[in-house]
Amino acid sequence: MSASGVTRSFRPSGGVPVDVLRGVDLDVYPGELVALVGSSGSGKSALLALLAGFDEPDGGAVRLPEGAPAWSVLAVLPQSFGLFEELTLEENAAAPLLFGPAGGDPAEALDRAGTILDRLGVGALARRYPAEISLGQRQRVALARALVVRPTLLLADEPTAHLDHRTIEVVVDLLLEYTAGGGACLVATHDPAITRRADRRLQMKDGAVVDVGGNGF
Ligand SMILES: Nc1ncnc2c1ncn2[C@@H]1O[C@H](COP(=O)(O)OP(=O)(O)OP(=O)(O)O)[C@@H](O)[C@H]1O
Repeated sequence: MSASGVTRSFRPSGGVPVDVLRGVDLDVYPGELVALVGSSGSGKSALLALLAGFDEPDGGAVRLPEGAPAWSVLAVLPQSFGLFEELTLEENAAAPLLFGPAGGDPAEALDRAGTILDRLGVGALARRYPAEISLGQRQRVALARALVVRPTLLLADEPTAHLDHRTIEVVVDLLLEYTAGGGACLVATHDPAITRRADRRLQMKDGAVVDVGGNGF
């Protein structure tokens, strides 16, 4: 996946246009976990929204893996999670397999989802609905849904924001297993537990990637 010269301005209600992205260049390759870091308001979520196809750039180009935005190719974990409130947690986690174009055996889909939910410590809640669990538990179900199809590319916006230290390590383990299997992962995060173990770090400042570094901090 790559972005080159991506720009985006917003006009807040009643205000003057704000240049939120000012020519972003980045690449994410198969097999790597890339941490997108930067202070609050630097443009991380705006960039992820564009890469996910939730928004359109004003200028520049985004190149996604072939087949995107199919669920099996591009998985997105937004800050708001986007769970289906009318589905149980296991159905949510299995949704890309149950409702995606690949079809497949529902029992096998639920089984696969259950395995990830177990890893994330929410397997016992599988028959509940999103309204019946905590924020951190919802976040874990959304992550399970993103990973269940082993997508080509995963875009995750602060996937550990509501989690405790032990669970965060499990999440990073899962992300690294996914990239070790060839997946590409871009994670917007403030969490040192992720940046410490990421393959690379991209630093955003005022709407641009200002420092492309290894993991030496
Ligand atoms: N719809 C919008 N209209 C106007 N400004 C916006 C809009 N959406 C985002 N912004 C502005 O764009 C800038 C970047 O926001 P963004 O959410 O990408 O930051 P972020 O780096 O993800 O921050 P955080 O770490 O707090 O999540 C902010 O200054 C924000 O106020």
